[in-house]
Amino acid sequence: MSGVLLWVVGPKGNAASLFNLEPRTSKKQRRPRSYPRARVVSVVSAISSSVVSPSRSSVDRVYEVVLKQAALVREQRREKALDVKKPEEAEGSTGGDLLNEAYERCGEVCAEYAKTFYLGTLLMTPERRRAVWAIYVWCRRTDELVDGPNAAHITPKALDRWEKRLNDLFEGRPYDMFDAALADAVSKYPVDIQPFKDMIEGMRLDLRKSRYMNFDELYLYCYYVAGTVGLMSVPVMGIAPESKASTESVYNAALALGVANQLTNILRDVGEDARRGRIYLPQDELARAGLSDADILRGKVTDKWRGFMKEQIKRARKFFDEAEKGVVELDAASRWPVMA
Ligand SMILES: CC(C)=CCC/C(C)=C/CC/C(C)=C/CC/C(C)=C/[C@@H]1[C@@H](COP(=O)(O)OP(=O)(O)O)[C@]1(C)CC/C=C(\C)CC/C=C(\C)CCC=C(C)C
Ligand SMILES: [Mn+2]
Repeated sequence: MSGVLLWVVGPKGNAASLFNLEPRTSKKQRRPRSYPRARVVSVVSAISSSVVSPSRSSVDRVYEVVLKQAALVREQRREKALDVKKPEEAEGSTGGDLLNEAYERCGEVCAEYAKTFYLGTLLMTPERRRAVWAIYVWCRRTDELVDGPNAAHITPKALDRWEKRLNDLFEGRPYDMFDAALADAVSKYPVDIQPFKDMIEGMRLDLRKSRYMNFDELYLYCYYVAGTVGLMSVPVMGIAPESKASTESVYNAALALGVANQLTNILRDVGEDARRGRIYLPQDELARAGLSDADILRGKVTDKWRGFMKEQIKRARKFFDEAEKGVVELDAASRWPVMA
């Protein structure tokens, strides 16, 4: 039975049983003159210049989404449509107790699976916090499709069904209470569906690809599975009303935070991933360093390996530096949670 069906089970039970998780062992479009594409290319190129810059194609694809997100926020600001309801108001209009319970359950899942993120969310305003919890849960469930105990049963078709379900919840037709929390959150904040779809695309990549030829390919993967989280989060975090930064630059910083996290994640999990048949490290960079897949599987820490890893860490740090510049542009109430 497809693993996807597991997530349509009843709303009761603890987070672990609902998710059926075991404890973890471990384009192109016209661009507005105000924000020339060259700037994005230069940001990403500068970040990655220490090794290999992502080709224009990956940068273009990701930049298109950044522009879309930024345009959506500008539109909402112009129309003064960003009328974020307080939780009490939300209760009255959307069936109160059940919705509150749904959000609480999202918080429990976040607390259980991501202690550091959870602590960060505790520093947020209550309404933002619960929206981030709902986003967290959707991301975690999406990742569990390809990494969880039922991963062996997950096919591209199952991911297509998960995407159909995503479309439904964005149109106000949630399948379960976690979806209901997210449906409510995306109705209150100007969150676009594209980054969610792109995350599913990243999971499709994980099903069919286990090697990355160069950093361009890896960058696109990192965008799909983690940069997208930054783009989902900014509309909830909010940009400071006094900020003089362009909306696009804030989205770029958020994207960088996701990419930085994912690169770090990849460096941390090299051994575990390799044992599962996945090597995310760029093959051309490994070869230039005189390293092979066999060296990774052997797990021996050599000077060659140390030298290689130092360069990888340097690149991840540059993405973190890029992200840090954007944090000060966020709404004051969201800066500490992100820094934390
Ligand atoms: C301007 C500016 C800097 C704004 C900040 C915007 C912001 C809050 C960005 C958050 C970026 C971020 C923390 C991304 C998380 C990336 C991540 C951990 C991706 C993981 C991918 C798959 O990797 P893998 O399978 O190798 O990993 P595991 O071993 O399984 O862990 C993911 C697992 C995809 C799913 C992502 C999540 C479950 C995390 C989602 C997190 C949030 C919604 C919380 C963000 C909130 C705070 C407070 C940072
Ligand atoms: Mn995972």
